[in-house]
Amino acid sequence: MSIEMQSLLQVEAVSRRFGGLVAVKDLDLEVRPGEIFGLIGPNGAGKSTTFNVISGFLAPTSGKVTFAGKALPGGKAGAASQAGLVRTFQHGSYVRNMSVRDNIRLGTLARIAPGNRIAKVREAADLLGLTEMLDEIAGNLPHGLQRLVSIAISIAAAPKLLCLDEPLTGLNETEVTTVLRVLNGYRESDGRAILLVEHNMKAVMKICDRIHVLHHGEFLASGNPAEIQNNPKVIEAYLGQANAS
Ligand SMILES: Nc1ncnc2c1ncn2[C@@H]1O[C@H](COP(=O)(O)OP(=O)(O)OP(=O)(O)O)[C@@H](O)[C@H]1O
Repeated sequence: MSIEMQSLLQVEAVSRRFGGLVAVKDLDLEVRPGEIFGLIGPNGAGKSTTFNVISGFLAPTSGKVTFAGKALPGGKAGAASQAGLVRTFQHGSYVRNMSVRDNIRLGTLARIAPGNRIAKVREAADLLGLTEMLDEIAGNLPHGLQRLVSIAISIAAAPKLLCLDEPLTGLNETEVTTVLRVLNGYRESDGRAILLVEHNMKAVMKICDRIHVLHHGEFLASGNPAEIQNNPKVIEAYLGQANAS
């Protein structure tokens, strides 16, 4: 494996300010091909801001993001998604008044050749158990299924790095199990990787290979799930409250 491909995503000394507030400070992290990488921390820790910078929805105030060996231009979401870095949003990423099929098809537009799009839509719907609902209007589905539609859209884009912002919020146990199975299967093919921001600690500890903890916009700890769960600093700053809720 070449040196560049040892890390699929590299975040180096990234900071992001909003006026006087430093939302993310001097952050370094890397995501390697084939892994599920968790980014966790209390509310306001800077996870979404980090996500927005990585996916090009926000320019960093300083620092650099490299994806698949190339520096990404800050604040250019189109460049990131064209390169294969695809994200979802905390409150769902789908069009309410379009069918599930047309929503998933949107995911294919940037990176899938026109002749392969129908098959890709079917494949993503099948993975997430949405095949029976392809003709339903997405906004009419129960909340849990709407979240699955958002994930299907992002998977239909065939990303090299799938960035999921709180994908499990509001899902029931069966739906959580479905999503975890899909994510595990996804990263097992072609060195794809997943960057996961999530407050469901049981799921994070079950599925992530490595976890990075943020607190007040700064690095607090990193390690595998067992290391993170037993880290006194992480327990004090986050896991104590996360486990209690
Ligand atoms: N567009 C913005 N303008 C001003 N301040 C912002 C903006 N976006 C985020 N912030 C602030 O930056 C800090 C980090 O917020 P961020 O949303 O990144 O945290 P988070 O870890 O994702 O939190 P949560 O778990 O609640 O989603 C917070 O203090 C937040 O109020």
